[in-house]
Amino acid sequence: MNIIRVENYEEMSKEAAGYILKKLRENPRITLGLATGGTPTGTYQHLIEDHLKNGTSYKDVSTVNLDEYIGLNPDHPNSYRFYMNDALFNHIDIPLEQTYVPQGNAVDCQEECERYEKLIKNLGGIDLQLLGIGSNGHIGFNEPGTEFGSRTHIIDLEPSTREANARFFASLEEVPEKAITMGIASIMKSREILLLISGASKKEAMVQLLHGEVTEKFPASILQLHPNVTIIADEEALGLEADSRD
Ligand SMILES: N[C@@H]1[C@@H](O)[C@H](O)[C@@H](COP(=O)(O)O)O[C@@H]1O
Repeated sequence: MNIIRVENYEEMSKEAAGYILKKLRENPRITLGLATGGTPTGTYQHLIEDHLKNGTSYKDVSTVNLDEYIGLNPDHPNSYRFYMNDALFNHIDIPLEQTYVPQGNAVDCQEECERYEKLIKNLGGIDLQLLGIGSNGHIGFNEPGTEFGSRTHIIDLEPSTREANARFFASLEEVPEKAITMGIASIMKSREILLLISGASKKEAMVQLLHGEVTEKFPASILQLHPNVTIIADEEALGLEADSRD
């Protein structure tokens, strides 16, 4: 795994946007796997700024998101579809029909999982998958214990994940209990992975990710086996903030 060390969240976001833009220049028809949560919002902000300033076009780009809450309509402000439109898609020139997020309001969510997995395949797979990481090592919404061989599936969210995400909702009770997420195997099939990690609350996760054993108890540990992973980590996440003050 290639690690790029940066000072803070802002530097991480700038570096990540630069990384994505470089790949986009190399392949204007790139299929990007995208993530939600607090971590990538700064990156998306930089992509928007670049689009407005330099006119970088996303007309031929396709995107597939990692996950979506079950039970929220796409226009619900806490749905990941809403998040993506609001944080990125509405501000760049990507046709919305080339952006894919699992449908959490599908009548049959099991069928939706199968449709989504096929869709990724029909797009020719993911060229570059952007990832954040949960404190418990989840990637997408693949909670500890998820099989490494899993494809897009329905997951029961851990209480700790619901608590961590409650900050985006009016109350903890409103955080859905289930989600649809790309599986670990779906993520691992991406040709390249860019993982962003920032802040002291992710320090333990960082240690396990880099030095822990590869185990389903810590889903992100599987990334040690992927041939093309880049991690952009800030000093707090790396536990280096004390050194930098010396
Ligand atoms: N499903 C998302 C993940 O894709 C994200 O990477 C992670 C960390 O979130 P944050 O970036 O807000 O710390 O948890 C969320 O629940």
